[in-house]
Amino acid sequence: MKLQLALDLVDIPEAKKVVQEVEAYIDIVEIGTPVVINEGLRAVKEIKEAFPHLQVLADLKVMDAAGYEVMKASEAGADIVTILGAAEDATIRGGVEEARRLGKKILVDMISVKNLEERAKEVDAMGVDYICVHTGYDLQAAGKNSFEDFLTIKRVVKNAKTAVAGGIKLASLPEVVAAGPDLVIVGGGITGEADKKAAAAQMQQLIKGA
Ligand SMILES: O=C(CO)[C@H](O)[C@H](O)COP(=O)(O)O
Repeated sequence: MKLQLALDLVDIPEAKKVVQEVEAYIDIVEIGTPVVINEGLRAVKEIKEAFPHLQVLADLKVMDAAGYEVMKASEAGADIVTILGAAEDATIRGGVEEARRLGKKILVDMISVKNLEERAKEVDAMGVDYICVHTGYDLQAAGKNSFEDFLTIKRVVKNAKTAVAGGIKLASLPEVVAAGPDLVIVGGGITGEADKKAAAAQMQQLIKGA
């Protein structure tokens, strides 16, 4: 089980500072969608250059032209690129093909997918590396989380690794870990803490002890 730190509300210097604090406890750094919007793929490039030992995920949430966008993120140094599960099959297949060519990985984000079980099976058959359930900020604000959705994909996904994201905090982590994801994605549960290092260390302990 791996821990991914999601960076959403930072600029590049702040991102570097946070990663420096917690790098010993995480496996993957996510350059979040808002960071890419604000800073471009330069954020991916600078973080990969500064922390080459960590995997970097570019959270582009690709919806079309995945071959091209996976190529551009890969050129910037991304190891993993996200594509939306709601995208066309041709888009997901194009992204997977490009990722294979470049030795990169695809994480499919199932945010807003209504027919989760059926779509997860379809996406799983397309050769993606990770399938991730994700409660976005707008539904987190309405009190939702990803736990039930995770149990659904855990049951039906046979090939890809499974991942879970959306509002995971130290208090909710034991329940998440017990459900057995391959990847746990945490943003505010680390970046929103006064002592980020302690939060990441405790999370790593729970994850690696599982
Ligand atoms: O992709 C995202 C938002 O669209 C976030 O990176 C993801 O939800 C993890 O952050 P948090 O733990 O703060 O919810």
